[in-house]
Amino acid sequence: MTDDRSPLSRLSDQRVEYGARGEVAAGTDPFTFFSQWYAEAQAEIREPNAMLLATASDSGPDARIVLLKGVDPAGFTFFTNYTSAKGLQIAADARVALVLPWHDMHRQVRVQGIATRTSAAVSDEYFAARPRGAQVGARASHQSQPVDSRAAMHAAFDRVEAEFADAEVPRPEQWGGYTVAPHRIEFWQGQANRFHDRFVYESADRPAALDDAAAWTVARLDP
Ligand SMILES: Cc1cc2nc3c(=O)[nH]c(=O)nc-3n(C[C@H](O)[C@H](O)[C@H](O)COP(=O)(O)O)c2cc1C
Ligand SMILES: Cc1ncc(COP(=O)(O)O)c(CN)c1O
Repeated sequence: MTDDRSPLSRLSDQRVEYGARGEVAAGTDPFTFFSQWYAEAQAEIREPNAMLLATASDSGPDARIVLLKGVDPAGFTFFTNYTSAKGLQIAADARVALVLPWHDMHRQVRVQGIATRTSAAVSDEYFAARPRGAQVGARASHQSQPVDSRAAMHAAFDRVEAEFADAEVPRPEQWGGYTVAPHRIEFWQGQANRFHDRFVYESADRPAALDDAAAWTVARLDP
């Protein structure tokens, strides 16, 4: 049991009412819709590119936050370690889901699609643009593997620093991007009385270019 002073008590009393932003209409292609919403999120949300990435594989569902680093009509791109848990899960089953949780705007965007690795050239270009410390960290980390201690992590970091002391840090070959090509994308706007606006774009289960209006059907969903 939690006592009354615990932050975990009375969770059921916590209630935020939505609806101040007014109603939302569909009508444009999903790329235009997403671009408009992203621009608005950029102005209001602290880290609007933080998104949930859900994976599925034989070991069951899994989910974690990653950073959206690019969007174009082909899809949504993030970067990670290909030998991490998520990398192995995507290798086993490339179907993934993304959620952009823009709580403070009472909005979320949900994406279902297929993840494929970005080209080495795209991964190289993004890796080269990261701060040097993050490059060193990426080389020093076997992401998602057990490590003995913080000291062992620092020793691995220092070894990489020493190895490339006077040189650029090259992208490790197991680090790179994925682009999620969507076949379903839903825009959710919270409304009063939990009577929200939901618009879902679907492309017949096949990934389609987000700006190809003819490839998508749009439906309003009950909240
Ligand atoms: C705000 C935020 C952003 C993150 N961005 C990334 C990212 O872009 N790439 C990444 O590999 N991990 C990122 N992480 C760490 C992941 O959530 C996760 O801990 C890590 O990738 C290992 O996941 P896995 O074991 O499921 O592969 C981020 C975490 C947070 C909280
Ligand atoms: C382990 C890891 N890898 C990659 C990233 C992406 O960050 P960056 O903006 O440095 O590419 C993050 C962001 N939190 C991270 O935690």
